[in-house]
Amino acid sequence: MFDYLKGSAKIHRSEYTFWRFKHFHIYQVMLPYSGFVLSVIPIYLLFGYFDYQHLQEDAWLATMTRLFFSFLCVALLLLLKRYSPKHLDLAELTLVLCVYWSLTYIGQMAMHGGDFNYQSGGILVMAYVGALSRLPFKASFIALTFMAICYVWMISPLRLEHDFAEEIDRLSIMSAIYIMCLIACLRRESETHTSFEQYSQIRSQQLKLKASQRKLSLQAVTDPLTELKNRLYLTQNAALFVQNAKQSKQGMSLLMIDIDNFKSINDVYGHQVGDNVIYGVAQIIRQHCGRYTGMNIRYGGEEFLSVFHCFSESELQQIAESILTDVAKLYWPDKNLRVTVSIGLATNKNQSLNMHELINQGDKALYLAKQKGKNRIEIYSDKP
Ligand SMILES: Nc1nc2c(ncn2[C@@H]2O[C@H](COP(=O)(O)OP(=O)(O)OP(=O)(O)O)[C@@H](O)[C@H]2O)c(=O)[nH]1
Repeated sequence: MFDYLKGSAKIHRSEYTFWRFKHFHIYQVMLPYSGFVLSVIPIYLLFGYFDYQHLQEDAWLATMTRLFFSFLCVALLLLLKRYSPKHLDLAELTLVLCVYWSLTYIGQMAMHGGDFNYQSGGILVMAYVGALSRLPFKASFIALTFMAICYVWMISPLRLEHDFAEEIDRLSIMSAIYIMCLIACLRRESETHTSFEQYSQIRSQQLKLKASQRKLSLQAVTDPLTELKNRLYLTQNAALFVQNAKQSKQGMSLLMIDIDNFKSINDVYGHQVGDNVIYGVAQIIRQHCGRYTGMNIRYGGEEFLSVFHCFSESELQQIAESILTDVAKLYWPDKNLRVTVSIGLATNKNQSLNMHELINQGDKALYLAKQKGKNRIEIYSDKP
């Protein structure tokens, strides 16, 4: 069963690579050069000058044929380039087939008029497919084989009748050109595959680099113990936070939370237990404030800060009380240890404070809570 799954994963991967290659071929190889394809058309039209020398009174029919196919191919190419670039190879293939068929038709007209020397430029179309076009190999093969069949079907019998030996010579040259063009197309296809592989490697390295950059910049602003944001995050985002508060006319408010008597927890139970306490308190802060703000900061060793946009003093007090209650429920039975926190609360009612001043006010309120006996909430007031 696992082999079957592995097999199906392989098929999916190869299908995926196929479509990625096709996408690369269209957007990186064909589309940037699609303008060059149009350059074939003026050359095709200019060759109409020779029609008048070789066809005399039938030349108007050749001109009409050239004009008709030019219009058709340019319209198709421009339309597909704009609305469906993934079909550009189809447009170029159609152009090559139409141009070659019309040239064969014109050459045939000349021969019916007794002129067997008029090449009408068909061989140039073969050279174009072999040397200049960026069609995938399959399309190039179809184009070149179509040209070979057209020649053998429409031109060769008339020339064989006229001059057998010369036409055999010509056929051998045509066959050599056909094979050389096919080899050139095959080489082009393999070069495209090589550039696709290089492109894919660079792309995947770019993606990996971006992902590790994202991870590193997240790590730089995250406290590893509590997974809350750190002071660097606060410094980097304070200005934007204040600006948003001003723009939305919501004001700002803040809770400053400090674990009580933390030094003695460290001294009595050791730093590992101290770390567990910090982690436990941080999770309660995240639980109560995380859904309202992304600004939950480990501000110092056992000091935390949560900054909000949209709370009134009484709403914020409710949140602070629930933090106080939940911290009091924390218990480490093996150490018979319970902890408490003190919370300072400040609100920027008049919307004129900056982050620095608001933190100062929170700090003062926290200091008051500590002075008044800890395990309590104090609200900043500018009255003495
Ligand atoms: N385990 C641990 N301790 C830390 C960490 N960061 C700071 N501390 C300790 O936290 C203690 C803070 O002590 P104080 O600032 O005196 O505060 P306190 O003992 O809580 O006193 P009050 O704030 O007045 O209740 C110091 O002993 C620091 O060494 C940490 O990441 N882990």
